[in-house]
Amino acid sequence: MAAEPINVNEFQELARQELPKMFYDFYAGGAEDQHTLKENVEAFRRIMFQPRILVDVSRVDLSTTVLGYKISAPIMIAPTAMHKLAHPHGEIATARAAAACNTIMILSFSSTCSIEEVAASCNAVRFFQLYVYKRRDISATLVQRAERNGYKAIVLTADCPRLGRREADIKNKMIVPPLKNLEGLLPNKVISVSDGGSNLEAYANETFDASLCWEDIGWLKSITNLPILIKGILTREDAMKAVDVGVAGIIVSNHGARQLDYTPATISVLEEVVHAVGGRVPVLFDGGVRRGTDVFKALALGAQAILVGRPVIFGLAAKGEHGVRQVIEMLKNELELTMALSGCPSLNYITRSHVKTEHETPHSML
Ligand SMILES: Cc1cc2nc3c(=O)[nH]c(=O)nc-3n(C[C@H](O)[C@H](O)[C@H](O)COP(=O)(O)O)c2cc1C
Ligand SMILES: CC(C)CC(=O)C(=O)O
Repeated sequence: MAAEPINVNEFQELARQELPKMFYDFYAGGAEDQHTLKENVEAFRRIMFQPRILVDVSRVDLSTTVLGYKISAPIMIAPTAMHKLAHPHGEIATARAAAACNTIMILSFSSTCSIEEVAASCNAVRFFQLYVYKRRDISATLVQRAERNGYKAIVLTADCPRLGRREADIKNKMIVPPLKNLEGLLPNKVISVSDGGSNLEAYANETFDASLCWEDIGWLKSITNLPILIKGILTREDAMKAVDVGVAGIIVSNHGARQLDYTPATISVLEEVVHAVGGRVPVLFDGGVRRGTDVFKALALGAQAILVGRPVIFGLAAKGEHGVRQVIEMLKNELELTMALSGCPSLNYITRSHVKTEHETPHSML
């Protein structure tokens, strides 16, 4: 029997042993040279701490709120597609783990359990992630189903006009399983379309609306009363546009390095985006978070909360719902220890001056 994992990174190897190569590669992989994939993780390692001492940390409070919803820690579950390829219980297991950890799960548009099944399975606060299809009526239907089923926000993923080139998926001729939310809405032939390479790429390029632009946020607002967050922001210019069009929050993300390779590591652009937003809306963050220290660093640079993508899937593949819980709990425990050792009894003690970025750190320390 494999040894019990003691940190989030160790779940990746367990997942690799558990999964068919095609699915492991799909989950783990990034675009093209996978430069950004490595950088998302590496860039965290170039940020150092400046801890404070002699602060009473006999109690450490990790709780926070996101869009007014109280959660146990600033660690949320990122939208990731097709959880049934990782575990037969799919997104239902993930949602139950989110509920048990008292955090928010963002359900992917491209899930293998439906909006309704996930809503019925647990009482976690849930947001719904949206891709806008060329067939706008299909996207509108899913938004309305999410709203009817108690999802609390729409997360519009805006970095996917076309799918990034994921070479492992092309080699493996990645197959798209049935996407539960689209049953009866999308002809089967679209999902099974094949150009001899990655079916995912063919599916996304066939269905996603590459003409989607800033003006369309008005359309999205017109079809829902839910708050809208935009996911995929990497620059101050886009952050300001997002605030101008009246979104409720933004998510700094490069889609886990699966879209445009050689975008910067998300942690290296977070602060620029936070400055541009100037506190007008919350800034969430994802990409490369594997340790509680990473969570702390993102908060110190201005994120309200972070989202975790791959580690959740690896936990799910290794041990189902329990594995997802372990992943979230490990990150929470590490964050709590980091806060104690940095002199921060609660999240509002964490300041910019608790970290030094690579530009502020002498080379000799790296
Ligand atoms: C296997 C996989 C599937 C994903 N599917 C989606 C998706 O359906 N919608 C979306 O907005 N982002 C999707 N993402 C991106 C994640 O939401 C998130 O931005 C990214 O995983 C964060 O990086 P991390 O994996 O290093 O934590 C996916 C990422 C992975 C790894
Ligand atoms: C169905 C996909 C386009 C899911 C996705 O966003 C991803 O694989 O990164």
